Amino acid sequence: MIISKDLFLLGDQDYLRLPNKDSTRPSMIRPKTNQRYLSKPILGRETESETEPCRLQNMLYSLRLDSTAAHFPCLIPESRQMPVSLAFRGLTVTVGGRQILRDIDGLVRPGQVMAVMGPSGCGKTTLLNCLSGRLQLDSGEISLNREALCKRWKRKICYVLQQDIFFPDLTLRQTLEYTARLRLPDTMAHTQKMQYVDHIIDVLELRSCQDTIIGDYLKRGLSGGEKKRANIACELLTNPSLMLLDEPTSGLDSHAAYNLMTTLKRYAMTEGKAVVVTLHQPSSQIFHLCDKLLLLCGGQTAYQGETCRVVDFFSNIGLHIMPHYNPADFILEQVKRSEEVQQKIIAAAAAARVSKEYPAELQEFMYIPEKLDVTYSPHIEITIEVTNPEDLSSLDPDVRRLWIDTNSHASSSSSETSDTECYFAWPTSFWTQFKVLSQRNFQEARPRMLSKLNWVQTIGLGMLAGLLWFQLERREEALHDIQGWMFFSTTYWMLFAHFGALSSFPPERDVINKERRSGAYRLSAYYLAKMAGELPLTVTLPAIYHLISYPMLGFHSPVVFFTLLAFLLLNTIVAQSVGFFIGAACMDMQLSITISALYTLSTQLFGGYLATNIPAWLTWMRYLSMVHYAYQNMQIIEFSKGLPIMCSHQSKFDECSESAVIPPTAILEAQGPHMPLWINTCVLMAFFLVFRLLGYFVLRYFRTPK
Ligand SMILES: Nc1ncnc2c1ncn2[C@@H]1O[C@H](COP(=O)(O)OP(=O)(O)OP(=O)(O)O)[C@@H](O)[C@H]1O
Repeated sequence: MIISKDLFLLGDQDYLRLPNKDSTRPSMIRPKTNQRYLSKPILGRETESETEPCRLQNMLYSLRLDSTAAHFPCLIPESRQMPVSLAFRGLTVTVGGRQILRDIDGLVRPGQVMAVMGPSGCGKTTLLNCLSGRLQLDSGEISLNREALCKRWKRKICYVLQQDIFFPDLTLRQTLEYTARLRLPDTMAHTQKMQYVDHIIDVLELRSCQDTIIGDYLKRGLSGGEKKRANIACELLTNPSLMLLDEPTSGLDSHAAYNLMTTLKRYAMTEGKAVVVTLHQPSSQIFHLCDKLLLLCGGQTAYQGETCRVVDFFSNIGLHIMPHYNPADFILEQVKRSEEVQQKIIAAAAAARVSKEYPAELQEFMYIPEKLDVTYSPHIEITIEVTNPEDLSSLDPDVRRLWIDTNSHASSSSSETSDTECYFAWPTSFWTQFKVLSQRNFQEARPRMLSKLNWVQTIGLGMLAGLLWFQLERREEALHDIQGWMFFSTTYWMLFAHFGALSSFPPERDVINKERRSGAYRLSAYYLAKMAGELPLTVTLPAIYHLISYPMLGFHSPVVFFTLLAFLLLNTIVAQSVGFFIGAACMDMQLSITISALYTLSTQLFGGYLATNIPAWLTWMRYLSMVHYAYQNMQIIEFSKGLPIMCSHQSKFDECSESAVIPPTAILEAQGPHMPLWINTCVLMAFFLVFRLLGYFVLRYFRTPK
């Protein structure tokens, strides 16, 4: 019955929809070397334990995939990764005091797709979190090619999350290009990387929307399905060894979902990769595309094995499927039935673990030849001696496969693991990372920092300030107004830069964490690139404001104009550093806003303009105020290099009894203790360095992505 059902499904012409782009594909990525995978598709697939229906079904699916015209892109040979086999055994996980997963096993061989299914809340995402190394296990083992999951492996795993995390203002093409430039090796030429991006765009059918911005809830951009495919495209670009996808088909229509799964299946086959996907309610077409199935029920295994055998498994325990019924729907309905039925299924799954057909890799005690180096496989016990590989023919099929798998791994990866068990190398040099990240930062931040509204605000306030303090006379009566403009300018740009940095970092943090987790670049490269990339954007608006407002006050000399501008900009950059530090340190936005408001407002209070008679026990506070230093420096420049300030008839300055002009020092002294220009400048620079370093250390040591 199942075979005829599959044959019926195979007749669906939807399977043949992928386009033929081979003739236009650059030779570098033409997948002719992969034809052997297609004709003999899946490594380790032809297992002795495959039943006849499974074998027939797999063969037909392979033929069908082979007959489709498009092929999955293969990377240039030097960046091809070795086939990966994922095995996990006895995974038990407790989160928040509650056991979420209990004793979960699974095995995915190269070229296979495993579906993880089960009712909502059964632990599918938790399982993927474990497999990606993000969640601590209570007990159990995860191995890739029989090597424990270590940092090097973690960075070869791509994890496509349910949420699509991107910079919303970049277009899809820009996003993919930056990913390729960051994560494909320096040995690949730029044109090759771009050709590869082109090809991925074609394979995932994203060409029509490649110049659309990703978008977010404020700006319309890619549709949900396009975003999902963009997410997968970014991960595919990196040529991962193992792909974990959390509900990649949710939100897609049935045709798009099927196309996506076909692409993943082809990817697994042609590249010899292992793919694990969680699926909610797959169509029968999608269900049968998956080689392996792990069915969860309340965090326990309800079935683990070949997809094509799940219906037999259920009928063996008296749960029979109706003719022409979607097996995916059927098994989900069974695991949602009464507690009694659930226990029956779980018990049957547990019994299957001790059967002969259960994969050798997942059994507690396995027999493997002594000649193998299994130091990285702690749970393997050696009890059989094999000196001649031909003797293997007499062994159990699973043992023989284990010998072949392990031996091929030992030979293919020995060079990689000989030096250190967990060696990890960055895909690109520090300089490449810095250059690409600076460009990306600039491109991503420009629409946000130089938005139309920000231009309107800057020009509007520049004009308003200029009109309010228009052509001020250089007399003592106007002194307070001149100081007012300086104080307003420094505090306004301090607040603008501080809160700009504070609000922009939390969304950016998600993207950075995602990329850091996958080992795309060094934190130091990102950090320096962020400063360099955003610098021109940070200084543009204060410079425009100064250009508008200061001449309206009464322009004196280019030297004064540019020196005042320099201190205004320095103050702005310092404020941005403080904002970035608080944004990086606080995960709670409300908390970071409260701390920022407290700091920036007290900085204003102690800046030297609003309060000049500060109580003695509070004077130390002014030394923490960045505005205090910038405001003082602006006064020193304005009053010493600009035109002198004439005394009034009834001057409050004693110096005016001997002179017609007020000395600059007298103006500063009237506001309390003051320091020379160079000390103020050094303190501002120290502020900048300290907060930038603090921001780096927070990200490096306290906010590391889990
Ligand atoms: N940090 C946590 N603290 C407490 N409980 C958690 C935590 N994370 C997950 N859980 C619980 O673990 C269970 C499994 O969650 P998980 O997200 O893995 O389920 P799921 O099968 O992926 O669900 P869905 O299909 O709805 O996405 C849920 O009951 C969830 O409430």
